[in-house]
Parts: sequence; C-alpha cells; structure tokens
Amino acid sequence: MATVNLSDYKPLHINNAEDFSIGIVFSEWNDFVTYNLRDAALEILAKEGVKQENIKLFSVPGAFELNYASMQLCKERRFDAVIAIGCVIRGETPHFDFVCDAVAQGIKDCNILTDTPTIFCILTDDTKEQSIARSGGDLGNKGVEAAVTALSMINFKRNLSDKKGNIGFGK
Ligand SMILES: Nc1c(NC[C@H](O)[C@H](O)[C@H](O)CO)[nH]c(=O)[nH]c1=O
Ligand SMILES: CC(=O)[C@@H](O)COP(=O)(O)O
Repeated sequence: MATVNLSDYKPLHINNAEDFSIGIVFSEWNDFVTYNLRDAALEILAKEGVKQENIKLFSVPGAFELNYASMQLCKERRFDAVIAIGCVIRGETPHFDFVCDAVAQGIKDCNILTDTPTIFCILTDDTKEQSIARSGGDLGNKGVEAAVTALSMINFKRNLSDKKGNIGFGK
C-alpha cells in the first residue's frame, strides 16, 4: 500500500458516503506512480466511509486509453463518479503534448457529455522526479485530491437532485 501523504487532507464527513459507487480507471504506464495515486485515492475513500464493494478498479495500458475506458463507464451510468488516473512524462518528441491534450479533452468530454462526474487525476510532468514528488512524495499525492474531488462532486450532484441547495457536508 502506498504511503499516503495526508498532510493537507481534512476529513469531509460527507453524508451517506457509504452509498457512493465509484469507478477508478488507472493506466499501467509509469505504474510506479499510478499505483501510488490509485492506492492513495482508495485510502481516502475508505476513510470517508465508501464501501470497498462499491469501488471498482479498471486498468488500461496508457493515459490515452483512459479516454475510452472512462467514457464507457460514464455511458453505462454505473457509478456516481469515475476517477481517471494516469501519469504522462515528457520524452524527446511532441508526443507528450498530444497525449496530454487528448486525455484532458477526453476526460472533459466525460464531464460535459455524460451525467457522471469524472475526475482528472493525470500527472503531466517533465521529469520522473516531478511525478514521484506528486504521488506520495514531498509535494503530496494527487490521488488524495482526486478522491476528495470525487466525493465532493457526488455530493454536489445529489444536492442538485435534492434541490435543497445545502452542501450536505458534516454530520
Ligand atoms: N509516454 C506515455 C504514454 N504513452 C502511451 C499512450 O498513453 C498510449 O497508450 C499509446 O499512445 C497507445 O495508444 N502513456 C502514459 O500513460 N504515460 C506516458 O508517459
Ligand atoms: C509521453 C510519451 O508518450 C513518451 O513516452 C514519448 O517519448 P518520446 O517523445 O521520447 O518518444
């Protein structure tokens, strides 16, 4: 299990988190980073009361494939939120830019073309060191932020349907 940097995580105490269902799609490319992001997100979801059986994991080869997998899960309307996890590290050619732009656009499309909040937990770094620092290193863990964001967006969506307007945090 990854060492989760919780330094800036404050429990949300979201109501009814035990009923939330979340799909996590993670890429195998740079798994020394993406597994840490994934595990940190899982740890936060557990801390906030999401049942393990309501969290489903899916792996894809690379960040570019997060587009297809995330959109498929969103179209199925199977989850309250989807978290897309990847790590793109710049190489010698413009390929980095195309992959990063494509996955940013693809995850954006999931959010505007479907009813499922889809969280962009994709590191886009110039160096491996930058990625390591953001996946449980000195700069925290983006997986923590992604889990918090997913819970917040599910809550947002539920409050929209409740039409109550309250944010629903806290006991
Ligand atoms: N260089 C990285 C990639 N490249 C692979 C693409 O994401 C994709 O799998 C391929 O182009 C086939 O469609 N992927 C990453 O996730 N991270 C990288 O640093
Ligand atoms: C971001 C990537 O796809 C990366 O592996 C490409 O490396 P390169 O630009 O050196 O081919």
